[in-house]
Amino acid sequence: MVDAYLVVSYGGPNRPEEVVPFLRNATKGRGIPDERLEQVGEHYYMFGGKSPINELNAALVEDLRDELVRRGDHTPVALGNRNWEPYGNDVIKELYENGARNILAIATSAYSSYSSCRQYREDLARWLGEVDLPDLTIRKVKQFWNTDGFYRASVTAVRESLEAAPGSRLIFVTHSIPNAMNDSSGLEFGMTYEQQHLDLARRIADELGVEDWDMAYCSRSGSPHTPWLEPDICDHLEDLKTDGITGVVVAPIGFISDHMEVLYDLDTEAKAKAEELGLAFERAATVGTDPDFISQIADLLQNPGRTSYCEENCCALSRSATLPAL
Ligand SMILES: CC1=C(CCC(=O)O)c2cc3nc(cc4[nH]c(cc5[nH]c(cc1n2)c(C)c5CCC(=O)O)c(CCC(=O)O)c4C)C(CCC(=O)O)=C3C
Ligand SMILES: [Fe+2]
Repeated sequence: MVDAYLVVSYGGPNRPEEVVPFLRNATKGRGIPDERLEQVGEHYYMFGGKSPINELNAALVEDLRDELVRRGDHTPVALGNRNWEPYGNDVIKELYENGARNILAIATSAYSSYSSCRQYREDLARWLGEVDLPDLTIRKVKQFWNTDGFYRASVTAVRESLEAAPGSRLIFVTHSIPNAMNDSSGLEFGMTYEQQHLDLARRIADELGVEDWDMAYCSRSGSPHTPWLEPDICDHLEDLKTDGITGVVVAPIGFISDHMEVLYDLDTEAKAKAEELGLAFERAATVGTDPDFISQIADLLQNPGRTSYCEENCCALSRSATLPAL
């Protein structure tokens, strides 16, 4: 019997003094060049040193709790992060102290890849080891990119923007990842991270009667010599301008809410690029707390048939990596 739900997320700084410590946590052992860290730090300082992610996650948890209570489900719902407070290990310990023994977790990212799925499983396994409570178990819900509720909420958001800016070119956007990370992703769905996005994008475009659309990427980091998924959204805007396009709707289906990548990479950087090129720019909402999405998350948590049993190599960065038992 599941006796607690845990939303696992990335975390972000709440004030300027937290930016550097947060970035150190986020990049520990991942070889991100200092130059990139300074750049990313600036993105946070530009918004007062505060990431929107914590408040957005709080709103998600609140609506999720309300929806579950409406269904008569009073299971506690908590939020635990990888890179900032409240840290996942502290949260599961607190859940345990309040009586939880079987936690069901869901990550705040819809698609498969090391960064968006498996790394959260590794976090959960590490937290379990750290709290060292032998009678505590945790399982994690499957990635939900292909669920009806996520699809319907995405359609609603994209439809609204297309209506506000008719005739615009539709561009779906997600977080870029290294090609190698993409290639090893999504075994349990038989589709990579990239294919999952293309599949959902095609369904949304079909539903809305849009024939011409593109997939573009934002927020790449790492060494410039390492290939990541392309085109970058800003490069793509230049190409579209050359092709005679006059306006764009940018739909960030890779993100469930308006966190820093959306606020900076799209609403600031890509928007400025569009202005420079003379392209009209409209950004579609993320699913956020759309009722279809919240209801879908509640369904996933209440139906244990949908929990994840990833294959051994699923979303692994190396073939020899073993999936931590949960
Ligand atoms: C696929 C994906 C998602 C979507 C799924 C999900 O939502 O989980 C995501 C989300 C997020 N990524 C975030 C922030 C960062 N990601 C970084 C770095 C990286 N992300 C990667 C991928 C992803 N990331 C990768 C392959 C790297 C490089 C290697 C590494 O370091 O693993 C870095 C380091 C600096 C830099 O390289 O940019 C930071 C600061 C925040 C918080 C935002 C806020 O504060 O509002 C969120 C939600
Ligand atoms: Fe990231």
